[in-house]
Amino acid sequence: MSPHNDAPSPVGSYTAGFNRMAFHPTPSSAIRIGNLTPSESASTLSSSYDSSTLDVPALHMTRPLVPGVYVPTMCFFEEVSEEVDTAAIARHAVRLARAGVTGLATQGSNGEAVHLTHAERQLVTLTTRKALNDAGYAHMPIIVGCGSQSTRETIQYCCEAWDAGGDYALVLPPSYYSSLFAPSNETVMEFFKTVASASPIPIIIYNFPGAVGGLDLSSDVIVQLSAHPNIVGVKLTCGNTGKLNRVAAATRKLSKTRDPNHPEFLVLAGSADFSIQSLVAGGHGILAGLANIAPKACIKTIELYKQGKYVEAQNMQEIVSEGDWTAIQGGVVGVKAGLQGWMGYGGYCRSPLPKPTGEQAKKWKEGFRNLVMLEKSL
Ligand SMILES: N[C@@H](CC=O)C(=O)O
Repeated sequence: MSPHNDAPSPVGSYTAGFNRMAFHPTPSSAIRIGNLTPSESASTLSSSYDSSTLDVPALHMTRPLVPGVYVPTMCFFEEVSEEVDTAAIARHAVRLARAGVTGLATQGSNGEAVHLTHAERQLVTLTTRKALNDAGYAHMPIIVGCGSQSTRETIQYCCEAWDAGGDYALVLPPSYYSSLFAPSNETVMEFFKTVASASPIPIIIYNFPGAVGGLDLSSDVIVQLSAHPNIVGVKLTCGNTGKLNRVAAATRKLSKTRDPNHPEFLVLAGSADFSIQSLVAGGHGILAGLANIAPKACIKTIELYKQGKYVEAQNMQEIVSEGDWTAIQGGVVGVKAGLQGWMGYGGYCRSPLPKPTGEQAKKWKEGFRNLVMLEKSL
């Protein structure tokens, strides 16, 4: 039963484990979207990717969400056809795992989720899962971006993410009709609770006002949602360390275990440029696109802080923040140009995102110079 009295009735059941009492939802075949199960619903909307065509051992196992550095991975495409480049996706995932990151996230903002069909999203996640497993990282969790405009489709994405081997769902609030939401945040709260109750995998709230027309979830809303047994963390791209501090403090006080290595509710900075600031505020790490370029530098910055080497940590944070400014300005186009310029792979984004001119590509590459030099030295 739920450890939280104020949580809505869950669809599943619970046993003790890390990241709350482990939530065991009703099998997705028993969840209904309208008259259909999620898989039936998926196949009426798109040709759902058939996970049985890629043999992935240990597709589903318990992969706890622990403090550390998580990377929202890029999605790669063939240059002319713009087809999903599974070989590049697999190589990139393994490069990040070997660098020592804690987990990956497919279909985050850097993963061009909005450019992918349902079936392609499953292909990307499954390819990532298989690449990690084959390289000896079967234990590494994958978070999957599942936000959508309707409750129904968001649940469907969560089910498809689980089906493709995803462990956690990163969910943005819907935003298109946000002006019609109740001023009390009722609609957005209801959305998250309904999705969490139906999702076969735990939910991480994604607060990124820049991606959802300025909709910025308050610490009160996030803390209230954290009481749901299937909501296990938050990614704060808003950059508000005061909010992060309030959420980290409140969720720590509400938790049963108080084990800093296995917090029940994981609070992650959504950009690498406030990594150590977020640790000071009680956060547990980052889920940040810059780690696609410099995973080791992101990890080392956090390690230095945790070892009490504050001056070294601050010095490294300055280089990371400078690099992140290029990533923030160039977005997914700039990060791909940086990868291509320094690592020799990355290619271009899917249309309609522009291909950078030679001049622009040079500018994005240069913006990452100091960071890449640091990365190569680690
Ligand atoms: N700046 C962010 C963008 C999305 O959240 C990141 O680093 O991932």
